[in-house]
Amino acid sequence: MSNLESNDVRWKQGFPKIGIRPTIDGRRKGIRESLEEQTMNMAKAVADLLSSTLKYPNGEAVECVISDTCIGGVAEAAASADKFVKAGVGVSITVTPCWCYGTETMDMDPSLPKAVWGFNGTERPGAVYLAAVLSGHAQKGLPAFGIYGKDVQDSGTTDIPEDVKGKLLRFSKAGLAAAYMKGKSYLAIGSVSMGIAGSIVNEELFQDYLGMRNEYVDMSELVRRIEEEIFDPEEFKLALAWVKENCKEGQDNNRPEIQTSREKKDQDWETVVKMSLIVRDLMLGNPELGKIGFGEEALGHNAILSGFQGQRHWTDHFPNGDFMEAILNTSFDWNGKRAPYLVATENDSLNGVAMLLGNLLTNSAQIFADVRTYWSPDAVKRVTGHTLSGAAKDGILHLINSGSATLDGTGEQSIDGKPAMKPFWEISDEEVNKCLEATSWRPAAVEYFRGGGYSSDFLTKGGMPVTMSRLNLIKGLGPVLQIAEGYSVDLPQDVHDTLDLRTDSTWPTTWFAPILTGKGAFKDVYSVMDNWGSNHGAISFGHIGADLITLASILRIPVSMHNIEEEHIFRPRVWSSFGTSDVEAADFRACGAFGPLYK
Ligand SMILES: C[C@H](O)[C@@H](O)[C@@H](O)C(=O)CO
Ligand SMILES: [Mn+2]
Repeated sequence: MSNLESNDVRWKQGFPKIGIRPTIDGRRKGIRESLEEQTMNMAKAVADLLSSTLKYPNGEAVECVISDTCIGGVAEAAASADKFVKAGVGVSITVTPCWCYGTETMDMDPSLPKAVWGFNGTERPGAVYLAAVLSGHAQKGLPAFGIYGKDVQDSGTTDIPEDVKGKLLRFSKAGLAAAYMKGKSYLAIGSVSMGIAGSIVNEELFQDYLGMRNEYVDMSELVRRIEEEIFDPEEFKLALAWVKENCKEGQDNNRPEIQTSREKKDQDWETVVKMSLIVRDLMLGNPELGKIGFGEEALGHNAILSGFQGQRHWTDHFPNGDFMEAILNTSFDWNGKRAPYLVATENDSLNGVAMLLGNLLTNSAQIFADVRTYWSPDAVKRVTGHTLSGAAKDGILHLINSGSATLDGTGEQSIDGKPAMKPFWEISDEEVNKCLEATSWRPAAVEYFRGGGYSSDFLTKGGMPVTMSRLNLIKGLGPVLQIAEGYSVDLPQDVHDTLDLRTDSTWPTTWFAPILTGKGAFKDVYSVMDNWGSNHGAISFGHIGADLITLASILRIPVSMHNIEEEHIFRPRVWSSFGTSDVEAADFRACGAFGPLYK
């Protein structure tokens, strides 16, 4: 393992912790004393649950910090806030079994995502406090999630009921994602690609909604680093040898008269490997660069997300970014298994943000794709004679794009024998090999990419539960998120070939069947395609739509389309004050009223 991988700078700054605040009725001489132990035990039980279940992006257990004392009034609330700041707390959860004094005990830090669990028992009024303090949060414009168990528990129990666990975990995962991205950068490499609006980087979005910084470099920086050899020469040798051994070159699909020479192809391999090292180093720095005299370059841009313009000012002359984007977005490379480095194709920063949200909620790699074609059952039948069935029966979307699709997207990893995309620490060496085996690197279509390069070609295995999401920016409204849960599907090989060969068959394909609800944008598959906000989507493993909704509400980004059942939707309690029968409209009103988290 290289120095770089073992000292991944992404982990050097530490991770946000979850602060747990046990609040209590402040009355001494009987009441408070009788509640101290139960209250503190609730906090400890929540800390145990979260630390034993949730992981940071490097695979380590999430850390919780508990206030030094129960919080009975403002002095103890202030002492707890002070402890949390010093400990690097990024998310707060208040727990109590009893009545406490709402505004005197509440967490007042406006930037901390917050939840309150009020114990459902009747001996002491935890629920009364919950209602009172949540009204304080509403009145003060500090939205908080309310957690109230469905069934009455006996006083003194330290068990956390399943419904409460579900809400604690959903809130914590989303809160940590928001806290982790805060202060990190989006690095735009190049500018607007082919007039794609998503690559017009919007600083207000990053700064106000995500708490992030925007960094920019011109693509000529890659030329400088290639020509002046500003990369680790040892790592370059290692990487090139690994690529030659593990990344099999596929068939050249170009017309014979425009195919490039073997010599140019070999040179392209060297260039695309250098581009991969350089883009990663631009994002996060690399201590090895300091050792060869490039101390400034060794520091990087603190970027947990980047975008590469590529087309066309780079790709018309240099090998395209597809290899670099694909390998960086993957959970492994020549240094072994590691967390993916997120890079958005075509500098589509808005789809990049969707990748970031998906990555932070799952700790796994993301597929970036063009949402290219809606294939109705009738059109598939007409073109191939095949009748779509199973999850595909109502039609499918062809997700395909050169560039950022992670190789994890082959579906060659598995959980309980079913195809999956996993956090890097759960992937076996055998699964790494299978992902590489399932991918061929096709010489780029030179009519599109005059400078050559290599595009990853694979077909995603069917049967994976996946969630496609996308952020859109609307003038006068701001950002809105759209979410579609569904499945990757298998088609018979000849049917796939017929459909794939109508497009650029050198690119990776995922056949996606969204789950239909019969209503709105999920009336049918056509409507999902017809309502998609732009040319790209980010695809995460698993059905994470409910987690995305919770995270969006923390960031005050309304969700304009989703197919998640209402019972799984968890937003701050005050959202219901904006309307309860049409929760989609209420979400827009609530996000609008509170405005972005960091305004
Ligand atoms: C090669 C083409 O320009 C593609 O890159 C194009 O279809 C896109 O991906 C647009 O997002
Ligand atoms: Mn594209």
